[in-house]
Formats: sequence, structure tokens, C-alpha cells
Amino acid sequence: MQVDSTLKAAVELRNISLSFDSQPLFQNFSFELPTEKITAIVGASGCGKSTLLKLINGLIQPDDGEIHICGQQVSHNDQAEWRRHMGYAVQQIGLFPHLSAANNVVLLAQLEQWTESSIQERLSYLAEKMGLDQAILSRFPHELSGGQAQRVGLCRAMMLKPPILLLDEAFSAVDPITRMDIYQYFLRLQETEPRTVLLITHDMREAVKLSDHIAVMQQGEIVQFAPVEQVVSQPATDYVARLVQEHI
Ligand SMILES: Nc1ncnc2c1ncn2[C@@H]1O[C@H](COP(=O)(O)OP(=O)(O)OP(=O)(O)O)[C@@H](O)[C@H]1O
Repeated sequence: MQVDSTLKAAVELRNISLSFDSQPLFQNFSFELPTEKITAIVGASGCGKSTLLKLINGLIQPDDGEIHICGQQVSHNDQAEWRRHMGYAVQQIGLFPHLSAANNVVLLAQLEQWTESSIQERLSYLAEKMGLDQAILSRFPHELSGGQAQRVGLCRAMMLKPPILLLDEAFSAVDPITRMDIYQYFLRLQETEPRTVLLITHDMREAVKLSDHIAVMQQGEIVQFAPVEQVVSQPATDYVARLVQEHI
């Protein structure tokens, strides 16, 4: 599944409804993720950010509504296929402890039976862009700093060149200075290899730093979805204004 870069939205949710234990979280929820842009979802704990991400990667099935990926409607039965086109990185990183950093990064490409030369070429490219040298790549996860492990996790998520990248608090486990460095690495890669990114974060400052668009969520609804500058200069509700004031 290739993303046509002229496609307005690489991911589209149409009229999604979802309840947990008869408690509605999403009701008639629609959302479009702009192609080859970074979109941040910001909102308080429990507003539905991670659930939205799980709907997009097929981990959760909506009660009602449609999901379109790269212009095609997908059904829950295709989830294995559609997930192959998505990279996924989370706060907990989840590197395999018995594999070196390099082997963590290349594992999926090996499973996909890429040639050894393509694997090594892709690994070198990502490692260079993310500032990971040979010494770091040969270490095991317990020998890495939090920031190094996060960059390894990002490289792993991007190994197969997924057109869509889902990041759930993927930058939050490190100190602010290391985080700034990782932002720079990440943005450099996004410049050379643009992809459609959904970034889930509590941190409005991170959203402003990294994203093209911000969607602010409150209790299963998007209360503002606009380019970053607009969210900052013209917050649509008091809640968005508070987020902007308190965090920027
Ligand atoms: N599998 C589940 N079963 C029941 N309730 C769930 C389930 N998953 C999520 N919820 C509920 O749905 C709501 C939204 O959860 P979600 O994890 O999407 O929030 P979030 O915005 O990502 O929060 P946080 O920022 O704390 O991670 C919460 O009230 C949560 O308790």
C-alpha cells in the first residue's frame, strides 16, 4: 500500500462510534490525518488519544464507522495487512532485550526477507540520521541510555519505510535536553523521508516543536484541529487557550 502524496488524508476515520462497558468514548467521530505531515494529538489523560491510535492501527475495532487508510476502506480482517504499512513507537520502547540495538532495528526487515545488502544499507542510513554509531548499535538494550534506546526504537519503527508512523508518547522518557536532540534527529529524517506521522503527546510544547498540525482532544472529541500557528494564536476554546498558556 503506497501513499499517493497528492492524497489529502493518508488516514481517515468516518463517523466512528466506540463504547467501553456501555460508556461511549467516540460518537460519530471523524478525523483526517494529512498526508506526509506531522499531526499531534494533545489532550488530558483519558480523553481517548491512545484509543484513537489503536483504532488506526487496527488493535481496536470500532462499534460503527469506517476507517480509510491511504484512500482505501479497511476492515478489521485486513488489519495484519494494513498494519504492515505503519511504524509504531511507544514510550516504553519495548526493545527485545536479547537482541543488540542493530538486531532490534533490522528484525522486521529480516522477517520480510529483505536482502542482507538492503538491510545493511537501510540500517546505516537510519543510524546516521538518528546519530547512532557502531558502538551504540552493537549494545544490548540494558546497555543503552534512555535517549539512545528511544532513537533505536524510532529506527526500528521506520526500518520498513512505513508511509504512516504512529508515535505514542515516544519522546517522553528522557530529560528535556536529550529530548531536544532527538527532536532534531527526527525532524531531519522527516525532511529527507516525509511520512504521515501521528504523534500522541501530553506535552503541548512538544506538539508545537514537532508538528505541522495539532488536534486538541477532550472527552472523545476534537475541539480544535488546525495548523500549529493557528492553535497557538487563535485557540478555539478556553481549554485550548489554557493548554497554550500553561505549556508554552
Ligand atoms: N480496553 C479498554 N476497556 C475499557 N475502557 C478502556 C479501554 N481502553 C481505554 N479505556 C477507557 O477509555 C478512555 C480513554 O482511554 P485512552 O487510553 O484512549 O486515553 P488517553 O487520552 O490515551 O490517556 P493517557 O494520556 O492517560 O494515556 C479512558 O477512560 C479509559 O479508561
